[in-house]
Amino acid sequence: MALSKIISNVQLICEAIASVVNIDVTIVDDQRIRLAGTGRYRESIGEKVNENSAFSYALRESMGFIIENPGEHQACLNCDCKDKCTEHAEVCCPIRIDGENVGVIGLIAFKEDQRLALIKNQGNLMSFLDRMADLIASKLKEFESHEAIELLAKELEVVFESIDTSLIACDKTGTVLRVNRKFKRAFGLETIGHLDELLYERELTHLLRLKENSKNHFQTFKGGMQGIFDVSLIKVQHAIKGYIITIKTVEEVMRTVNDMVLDSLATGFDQIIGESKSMVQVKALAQKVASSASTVLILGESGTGKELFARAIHHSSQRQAFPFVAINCAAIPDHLLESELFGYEEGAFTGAKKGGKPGKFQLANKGTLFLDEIGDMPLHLQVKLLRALQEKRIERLGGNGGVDVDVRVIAATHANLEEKVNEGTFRQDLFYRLNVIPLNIPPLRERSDDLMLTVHYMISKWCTKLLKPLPKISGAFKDALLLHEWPGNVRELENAVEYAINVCEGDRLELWHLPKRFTAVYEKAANKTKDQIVDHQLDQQLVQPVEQPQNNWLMPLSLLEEKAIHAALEVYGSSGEGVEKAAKSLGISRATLYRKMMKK
Ligand SMILES: Nc1ncnc2c1ncn2[C@@H]1O[C@H](COP(=O)(O)OP(=O)(O)OP(=O)(O)O)[C@@H](O)[C@H]1O
Repeated sequence: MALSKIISNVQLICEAIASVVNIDVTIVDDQRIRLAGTGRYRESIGEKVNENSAFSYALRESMGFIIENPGEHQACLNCDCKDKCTEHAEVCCPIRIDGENVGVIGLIAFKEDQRLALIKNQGNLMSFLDRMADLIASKLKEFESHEAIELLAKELEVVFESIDTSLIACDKTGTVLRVNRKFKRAFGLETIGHLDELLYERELTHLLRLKENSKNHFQTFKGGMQGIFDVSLIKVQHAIKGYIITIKTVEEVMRTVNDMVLDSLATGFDQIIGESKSMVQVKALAQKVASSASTVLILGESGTGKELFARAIHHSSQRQAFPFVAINCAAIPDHLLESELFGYEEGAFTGAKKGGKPGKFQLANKGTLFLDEIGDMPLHLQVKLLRALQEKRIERLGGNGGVDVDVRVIAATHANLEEKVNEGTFRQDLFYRLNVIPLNIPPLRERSDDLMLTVHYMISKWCTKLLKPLPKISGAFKDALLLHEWPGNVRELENAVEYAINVCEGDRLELWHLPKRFTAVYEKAANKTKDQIVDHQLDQQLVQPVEQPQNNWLMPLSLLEEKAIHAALEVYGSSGEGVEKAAKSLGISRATLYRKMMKK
């Protein structure tokens, strides 16, 4: 401990001692720096005293003593001034804190009468100096504990201010002692005087009666903000002295969830596979409208990637840092859909959760709300949805007064909404409100060019997920996929690939690695091909046309097509490779050739 920290106190005490004993007094610290002095020592304050002086001896031996005959005392033996010492007598008294020497008080007699007085009163003097040394030590201790408290207070303030959660510190009656910067920003308040400015009476009474720390209170605060708060009790010797309240607003909770969960689902347009003309066009349009605030209506069959598009739009928009919240209107019973969408207040209905619950609109605040299967939304909710879209304000069930929300809505459906409008099951005004930017996602069967591209993408995705090496693809495996109609679109394709990767043990995906429904169609097609070739050959041998047309090419187009197909299959055969070559020679895709063969 550094005595120099209380240098002004040390000088005052030094002068007080001198005035009592009427002898020059000096005080040095444990580094032998003179910190205080009276008389002739005043001028050398700040200087270092002789290394082998009596002060060093006192520090080393850790005891007080009196030198009656300078030069002869043990403490003088190594002193550099031993032979030219002008002192008549000296008293040294170490200053100790917790057994450690932090300095020495020295009294020096420069006259004989002072020396005699010292010797005469040495008993009293030594106990007086001991008390003075204790006084200096307690001053230093007090200073240091004050310094430690100040440091602790500063540390707490830094923690309090830098923590990314709203904090309120209050006493046991709820009087607010301080709030942190985050609270001021989140609640738009400079401070509050009492918790009753934030909490309704019931919650406040509950809080002030808590006997233990309590967590996760969902709350609607006065002023309409909603959040989750924890209460930590400040106890001193078992008595509650106050509370620390930590609050996360609903938006902050959602952002955290978003960062932790949804970011892993962040979708870019590059993750939407498809290079066919229709897909390129719809992707380009979606990209173009991503940054706009307008409502988007995504139309397409089940599994075509409507949600994927919605996510990609969200992640390409300025809202990407905020939540993307999806809700499937068809999957939630009608009576629950309203509270899911708009939330409810405590006590809004039997079974309502304590503290109420925020709705998806609120959870998506500043972000995007994806309303899947919008065509299945009941009419009475369509009215409420339209109002929310127009007024940017929602009303919670059982609530009085609305809550402002800033949400971009992307709706999707596989249904024909215009038909539903005509039937009267979908509101026309809502349809127009949603249909600002329509995006039509083409089904997979209309994108035969994209099929194998998507298959390869899914194979690599599932091999990575299942930690398997990338396999090759057999011709029959490929043909079976090409033959399929894909009513479930990309979702069905992904499931088929996932199945195949799971069951495949070798390095090649074979026909039998696909689910049964694929193999059955393939085998039917393959048998038909063989029969057709045989039939055609028989036709050639046995059947002579009754009437030969003048021109060999003049015949029904369907027959011409059939002949061309037969000819190609005859040349190349009906194996997987043969069909591939036949299709190429006919200028059509393999899938189209198979389909035509199946129709015959
Ligand atoms: N073009 C695509 N590229 C890559 N993956 C796709 C594509 N389209 C769909 N998928 C995948 O197919 C699955 C179904 O997609 P998604 O849920 O977006 O379809 P949906 O049209 O919203 O379906 P539903 O109508 O049943 O809600 C998802 O796993 C998605 O990643």
